[in-house]
Amino acid sequence: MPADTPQAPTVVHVTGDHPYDVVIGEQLLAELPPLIGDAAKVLVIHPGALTATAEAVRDDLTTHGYQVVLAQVPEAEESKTAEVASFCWQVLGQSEFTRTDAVLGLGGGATTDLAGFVAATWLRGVKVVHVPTTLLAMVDAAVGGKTGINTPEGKNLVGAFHPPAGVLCDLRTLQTLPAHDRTAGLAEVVKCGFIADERILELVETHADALTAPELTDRALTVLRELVERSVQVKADVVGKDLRESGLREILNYGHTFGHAVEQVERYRWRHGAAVAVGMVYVAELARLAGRLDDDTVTRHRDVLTRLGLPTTYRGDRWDQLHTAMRRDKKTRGDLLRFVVLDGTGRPGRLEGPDPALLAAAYAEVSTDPTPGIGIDL
Ligand SMILES: NC(=O)c1ccc[n+]([C@@H]2O[C@H](COP(=O)([O-])OP(=O)(O)OC[C@H]3O[C@@H](n4cnc5c(N)ncnc54)[C@H](O)[C@@H]3O)[C@@H](O)[C@H]2O)c1
Ligand SMILES: O=C(O)C(=O)C[C@@H](O)[C@H](O)[C@H](O)COP(=O)(O)O
Ligand SMILES: [Zn+2]
Repeated sequence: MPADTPQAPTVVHVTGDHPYDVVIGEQLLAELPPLIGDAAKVLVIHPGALTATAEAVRDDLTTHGYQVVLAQVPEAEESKTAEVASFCWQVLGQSEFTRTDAVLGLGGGATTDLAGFVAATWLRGVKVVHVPTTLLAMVDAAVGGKTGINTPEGKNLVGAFHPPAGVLCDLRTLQTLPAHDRTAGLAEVVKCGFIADERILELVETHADALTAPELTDRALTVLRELVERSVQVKADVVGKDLRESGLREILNYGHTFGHAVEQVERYRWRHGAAVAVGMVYVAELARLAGRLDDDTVTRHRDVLTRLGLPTTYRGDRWDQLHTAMRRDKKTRGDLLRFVVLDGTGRPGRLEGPDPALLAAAYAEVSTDPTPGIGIDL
């Protein structure tokens, strides 16, 4: 086999009412037409950073007879707004997309969240295919059919469950991804390790330096491939059983109650993965203080995330804002704050309505200023 012949792709099947495959490999462009199927038109939603790739996709799909429209949207979280969704609806309307046409989300998780939401809402739902180009979008955002945009009041407050027809994870696209975005994606990988697959943690702990090095070596790519395969399998096992988050799916939200609050308080200047990293340490501390999690597992959270260069602390003077944001978390029921906690590695559970003093004490544990910040009433 010639040296540059890519290894055969791995396929992870997602079950449920709308089953689909997540294909993980290299040079996967040829896999797109069968996924798009008999749509006549395809709207490719992409950020500026992926313009060249979007044009290559357009040229390829055009040779297969599709009419392709490109919609360039802002980078990162700036794209997850009602205004940008409205811009996409305008393009779809002006290009006369019908129910047999399709949307393609090409980019990171922000882009696939937006594209999925646009597809879910256009004519009450058209086909969407995702081509994630960040590690985070490959292991998490593009899989599972959770779509959404932010509102001024909070993160992902508007959205829909709309599974894709397929997901193509072309690992070579990660070569242009800045190292800090690769690191942010590793936070969700670590999350999968703590909630379901300890082998993921062992791989990350062993290869932390290669995984976070400025240049993505072939060795790192090999490890990344296994991490993507394992993380996608964790997610597929969950969303295949509980698409609409009526119970089990909540475990994928590990670290997100505090993490989303940090993102909002920081006005989305923190990457999602970085916020989830400190969110996992927060909730590990919360579980420890509630007598649910042992010291060693909490220490393991700090150690693995620190080795990756992810944050494990947050400023100590934002409690009131964080608490307000956490109350708007989608797991909240009425006044009852609910957290996904661990009773051990691979043993996720729930902590409902913890004492406010416990919440504040866990905040003090992740606070850069060890003395409780403004607004904390211990
Ligand atoms: N729906 C879900 O289940 C789910 C799961 C996890 C995260 N998310 C969401 O995903 C978002 C975060 O996604 P993200 O971490 O992928 O960041 P992102 O989408 O914000 O992308 C980060 C930056 O990288 C650029 N980029 C993307 N691919 C690139 C490439 N190959 N080369 C160079 N630049 C590239 C993007 O254009 C952007 O500027 C958040 O909004 C989060 O809420 C959703
Ligand atoms: O797929 C899920 O379910 C998740 O919770 C995965 C998370 O990593 C992701 O960030 C998701 O977008 C968060 O959802 P939300 O419902 O808390 O907004
Ligand atoms: Zn997430």
